[in-house]
Amino acid sequence: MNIIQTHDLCKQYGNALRVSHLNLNVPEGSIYGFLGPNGAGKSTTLKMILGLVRPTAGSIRVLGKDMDNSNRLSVLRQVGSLIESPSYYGHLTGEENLRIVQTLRGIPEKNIREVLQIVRLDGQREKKVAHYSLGMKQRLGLAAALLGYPKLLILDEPTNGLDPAGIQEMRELICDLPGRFGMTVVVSSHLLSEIDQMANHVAIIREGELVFQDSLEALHGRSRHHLALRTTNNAIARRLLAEQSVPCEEENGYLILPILSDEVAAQLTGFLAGNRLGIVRLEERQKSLEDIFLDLTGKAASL
Ligand SMILES: Nc1ncnc2c1ncn2[C@@H]1O[C@H](COP(=O)(O)OP(=O)(O)OP(=O)(O)O)[C@@H](O)[C@H]1O
Repeated sequence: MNIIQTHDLCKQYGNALRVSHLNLNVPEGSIYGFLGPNGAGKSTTLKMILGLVRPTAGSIRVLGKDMDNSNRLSVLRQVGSLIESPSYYGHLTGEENLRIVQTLRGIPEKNIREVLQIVRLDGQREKKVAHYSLGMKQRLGLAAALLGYPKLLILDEPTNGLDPAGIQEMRELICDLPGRFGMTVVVSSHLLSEIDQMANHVAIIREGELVFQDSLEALHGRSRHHLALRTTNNAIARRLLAEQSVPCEEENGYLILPILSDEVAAQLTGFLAGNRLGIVRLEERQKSLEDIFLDLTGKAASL
């Protein structure tokens, strides 16, 4: 089952379509990485799912229900979120801040201690939040999102601004959630490396459009090895290869072929040479995940 399903979801600001016909499918129990360069439309999309921004067009289903006026509040009761930097009362302790949320939302009191333990803030629960580090504040935000043990957790760039240790800690906490509590987690990032270490499903958006959505494994699959061939006349070589039923695409002056056995590669090069084509280069290559991200989004992976 898909915990989130959007259909042709759009958001227009002024004349610009910032989110364009998005069809997202978030499988139950997954950590779904929502990846895209800055300004691609990630926050806008997550806010639409959470009912904080009204879509221009399209529909959203969350936990099997349409997000319309009659269902929205009951669905959102089962959803936790951390969008932008969380706000706190600095003069209150971490525990007191959580108590406010717990009381307002009618959540059992015992959950406060439990979530403080989950986010490893148990030892600092009596410290004023004004004295928390950025990483601790972010973990307190996660604790607040976890208070009601939601079925779905939506985290918008939860590691933004954290130091490497803070990023690592947040990542470990997120990775544990589906296994420990059966949660589905949607986590956005502009960093491919981060999603690569956390998610098992990935969606990539570019200028509001979905350019990839599948398992992380499938994304890695795109980085498999291939052969790059350059000849004295690629156009003729391509035609000759097609006649031999060898698929290839042209990219930056090279013909890109699937990996071939040594025997087949020798036969093919002999065949091309027999047709008066010079083999200038024949190389084995592998695309990195960064290359794939760049191909898909036109932006470097760490923007
Ligand atoms: N309230 C708004 N009014 C007008 N334009 C907006 C508004 N909110 C967002 N935008 C524009 O929509 C586009 C997408 O913004 P969004 O914040 O969703 O991107 P993002 O992928 O989350 O990027 P970032 O990581 O920088 O937050 C941007 O061009 C942004 O300027």
